[in-house]
Amino acid sequence: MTDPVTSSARTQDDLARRAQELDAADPLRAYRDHFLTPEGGDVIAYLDGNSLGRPLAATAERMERFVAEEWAGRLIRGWTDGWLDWPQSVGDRIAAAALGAAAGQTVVADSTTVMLYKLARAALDLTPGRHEIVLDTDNFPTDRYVLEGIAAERGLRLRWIEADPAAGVTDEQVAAAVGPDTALVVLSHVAYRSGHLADGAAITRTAHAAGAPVLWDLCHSAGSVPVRLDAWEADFAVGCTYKYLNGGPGAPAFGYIARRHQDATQQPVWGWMGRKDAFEMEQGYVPAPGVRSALSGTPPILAMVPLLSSLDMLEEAGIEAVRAKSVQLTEFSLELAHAWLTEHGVRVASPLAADERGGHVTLCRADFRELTQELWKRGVVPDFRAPDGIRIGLAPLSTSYDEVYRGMAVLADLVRAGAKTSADAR
Ligand SMILES: Cc1ncc(COP(=O)(O)O)c(C=O)c1O
Ligand SMILES: Nc1c(O)cccc1C(=O)C[C@H](N)C(=O)O
Repeated sequence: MTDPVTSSARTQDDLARRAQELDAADPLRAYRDHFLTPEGGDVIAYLDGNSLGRPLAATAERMERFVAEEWAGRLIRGWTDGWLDWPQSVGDRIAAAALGAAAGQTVVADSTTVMLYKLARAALDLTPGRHEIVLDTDNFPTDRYVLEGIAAERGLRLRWIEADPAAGVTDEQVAAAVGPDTALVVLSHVAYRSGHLADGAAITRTAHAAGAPVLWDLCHSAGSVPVRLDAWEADFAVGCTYKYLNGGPGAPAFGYIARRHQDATQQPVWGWMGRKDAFEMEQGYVPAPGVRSALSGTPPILAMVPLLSSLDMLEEAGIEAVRAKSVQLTEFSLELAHAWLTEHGVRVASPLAADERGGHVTLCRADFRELTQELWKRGVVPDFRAPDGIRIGLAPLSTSYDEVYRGMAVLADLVRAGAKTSADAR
């Protein structure tokens, strides 16, 4: 009979070795050194790059240079030197590096929430006389709330797809929900909870067959999973830049309006920066041509500075290489979960098939809320999503396989101790 202690120790050694082998073979490993990690910091495993990406050392330097040279040096002249174009130029770089979108369709501005509101309202211009917005019950709260608000404001109904929180929304579910009264479909490409990766091309086709546009929320895709907005013939998209795009806390959102919809739709927040010839300051709102009319007020220039460095890195690394590592990282975390956790009542709430999974993995057990506090105290930092899920967010450019191993080993220790405590209490 196999001695369980020796056998589990061997598994432990094998898995530690595998982590080291995977790191040694990782073509992106050099990028980890580009990130800023505080000297004497307490984090032994950062597993939340899908909530807030780490900062780059180049960002710290660039911010300092920007303040000293461009802000202090150029002062108001900075706007005409180039800042006024940043929403579009940075948008075009995100589009090319991460979204599969040609130039002239993406801007950076606002928060995701505000951009979602503006583009959802604009999208409704395409389907006058239709009354239903299709969305799913497990979309991120802000998406659900913004659409509730729009429905109330415009006298529309919400048609909810009942999503299984452990899986995502399928093309079949969308096909069953859309029809001649569908005004708009709003879905996340990667589900924030389970990490399920929706079939963007198929769902967009299905909505179009019913005559409805789709607005994709790309928060958990951008910079992790290649998106092909132009190839899908997507209509609208929004996403944030503080996760896999390493823009920093509160970094602005991006918004995409397909070129073919730009003249036919108008977002509702008519500020001067979205007007034609903003500095003419004339009477009456006339939208700027193209995607610029998605802007409202002064662009968040300072908050875009970090994106210049992270886009340099993503452009060099390439989104396909990022995705290849992302798949291996999630596979490895699942391998660890199956080796150490599932026998202790931990449930994997993410798809097992790599092509149905984005960049994070969610593991559930009833005591995971308390256990997350303990993990954070020990320097292992995933996040917790109610009611019982720990999300292991794996940012390919900053995360090593050994980091995943170390973090999940601490989780396994706590899970075993927790399982023992609850068994003792029975
Ligand atoms: C899918 C999704 N949509 C929207 C948001 C957030 O919107 P905001 O950047 O406005 O907070 C998040 C995360 O915060 C998200 O995961
Ligand atoms: N946007 C966040 C924030 O302002 C504070 C804390 C977390 C976040 C997040 O990004 C949450 C994240 N979008 C999620 O998927 O849960």
